[in-house]
Amino acid sequence: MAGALLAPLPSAAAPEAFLRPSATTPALYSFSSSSFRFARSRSPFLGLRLSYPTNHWILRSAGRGLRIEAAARPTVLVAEKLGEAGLALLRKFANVDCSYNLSLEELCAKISLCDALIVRSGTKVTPEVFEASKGRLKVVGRAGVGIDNVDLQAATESGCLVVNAPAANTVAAAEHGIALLVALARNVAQADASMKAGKWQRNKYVGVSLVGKTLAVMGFGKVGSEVARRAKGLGMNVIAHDPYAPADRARAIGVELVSFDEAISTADFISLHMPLTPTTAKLFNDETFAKVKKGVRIINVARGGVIDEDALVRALDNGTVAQAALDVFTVEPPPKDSKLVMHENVTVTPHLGASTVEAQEGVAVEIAEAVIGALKGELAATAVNAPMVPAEVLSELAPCVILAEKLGRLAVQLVAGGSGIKGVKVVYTSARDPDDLDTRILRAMITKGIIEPISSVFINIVNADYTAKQRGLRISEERIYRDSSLEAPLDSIQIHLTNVESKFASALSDSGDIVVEGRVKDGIPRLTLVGSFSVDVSLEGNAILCRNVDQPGNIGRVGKILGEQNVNISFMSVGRTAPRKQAIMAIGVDEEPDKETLKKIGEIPAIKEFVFLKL
Ligand SMILES: NC(=O)C1=CN([C@@H]2O[C@H](COP(=O)(O)OP(=O)(O)OC[C@H]3O[C@@H](n4cnc5c(N)ncnc54)[C@H](O)[C@@H]3O)[C@@H](O)[C@H]2O)C=CC1
Ligand SMILES: O=C(O)C(=O)COP(=O)(O)O
Repeated sequence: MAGALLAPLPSAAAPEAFLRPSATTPALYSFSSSSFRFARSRSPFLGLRLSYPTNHWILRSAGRGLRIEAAARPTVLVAEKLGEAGLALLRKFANVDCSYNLSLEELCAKISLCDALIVRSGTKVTPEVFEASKGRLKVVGRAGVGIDNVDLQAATESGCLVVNAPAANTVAAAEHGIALLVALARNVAQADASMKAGKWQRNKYVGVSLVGKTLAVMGFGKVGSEVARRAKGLGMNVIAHDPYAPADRARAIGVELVSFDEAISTADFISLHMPLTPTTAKLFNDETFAKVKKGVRIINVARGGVIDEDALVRALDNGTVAQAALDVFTVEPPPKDSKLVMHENVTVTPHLGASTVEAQEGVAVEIAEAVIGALKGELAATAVNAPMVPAEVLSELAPCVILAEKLGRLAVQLVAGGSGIKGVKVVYTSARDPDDLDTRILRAMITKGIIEPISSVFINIVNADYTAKQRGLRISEERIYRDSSLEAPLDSIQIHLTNVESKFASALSDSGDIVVEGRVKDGIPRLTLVGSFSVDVSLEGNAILCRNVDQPGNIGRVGKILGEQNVNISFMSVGRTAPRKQAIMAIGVDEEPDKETLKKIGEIPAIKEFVFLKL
């Protein structure tokens, strides 16, 4: 339970659909934030604010009042059929709404009440969906491999993580590829349909043998390599084309990697296993079919969009392609009168590659774990639009991550004027080898610290680099080797905001950059440098930075003003250039002093400038 408060009973009873008695506890009612809004509009609940991630409320009857308790249970919308084992995992952690076959409008209407969305290949997650989520959607889980139905750019722009389940359906897809290969070669589907129509056509359905024939596997990834392995078992000669696959992995299973043209011009059978990307879209077109061996047979268990379907119909009609077996289509489901689907030399299945009992349980568990992890704030190993940072690296970097964000937040508060921040230089000092220090998450958090206080954008590791680029913020990183303990990943982080004006001139370096530096000490992030002044303050709460002439009595004067206003000092640190010269006083305060109090501090004669900062 995140919190509790007492509210009077609504005067009108809330409709049943919105206020459901819990099965287990008669006095317990539960409803989601959608119903809450509804109830709020007709009850004294007005004025109560919901804050993320509290999106689930429990009402207990308490005499004439209702006790409302907020539980931090996220809501997961499962928009396509998912295996029970995955649903069971999700239900332990979240409210699960299984709503299938939603139109885009229905999906958009629901999505602003959901923290996660799980889809398969049948749901298009378009920019409209991210827009309609109003920033609440934190993760989209694709229960399968292909993420071409999720608009990754829109997801990244809205800071929404996309995860997939890349491994659990590999074998199922490969087996389906082999099933189609064999069925195609022996006319299984056509012969079956003919017999069911009362015929016995043994001469019509004479097939071709597989043994000794050449199969070109296009895309030698997880599925492609499993297909290749199985096809070798059938006695086929297997070649593959994949510009990105390591040749030794192919060689290890006796497959030769060849060029695209060689693959398509020598193969008797071509099996497609590449993703749909701008480069692979309509890769098989009139021009490609002009280069194939006449009478080739094509199997596609990858994505329909890889083939220009009109060109394939032409190639089938003129005999260039003898047969095709297709599990996937440019538009799914394809139009009822699709020439391709109805073609007598084409065998079709309705995107069944991943549809085995085993694969569906596997992807369901894989995606449920990834989505739950993401909702807990863990970085997912199967993230599609965010850097993958291993858990052990993340836990080691955790205090530095906080330091990075706080330093960014502090640096931006020192900026004055409308010149805007253009360049950020980050200097990491570490005893570690550069390869042993992953700074991507630190850079993202610095970006978050710098941008969030000055905009309405929510920034996380997913959209940090994108947002920085959008805003013209150039972030460069530098590493300095320091011979110190290898135990801590970092010695210090220094942030330079280059060429900006500062409202606290002492924060400027000789070259005119705002400079702040921090370190993690005993697990706590601390500010250790402002401009050229060394300080040592914990980066917590609020702080007042003052530059003053180093002379007795200043600390007491500031303390007295704050004390009179009941502002509690949490820490104080003084850094100076030399005794009785310039000094910087950093005063931590629990409360935010009002303007009048700050004005009084500024009026102390020895204080040359000061700034109030929220750390
Ligand atoms: N029909 C179905 O139900 C299923 C379909 N699939 C689809 O199968 C395809 C392969 O999936 P996985 O093997 O898991 O993915 P993967 O990522 O392991 O393999 C894809 C391979 O394609 C290669 N590739 C990329 N561009 C290429 C190009 N221009 N030419 C040749 N190769 C290229 C990549 O280097 C990679 O090795 C995907 O499109 C996926 O969506 C996967 C599972 C089930
Ligand atoms: O995993 C993939 O890429 C697939 O194509 C499987 O799609 P599905 O989850 O069965 O809609």
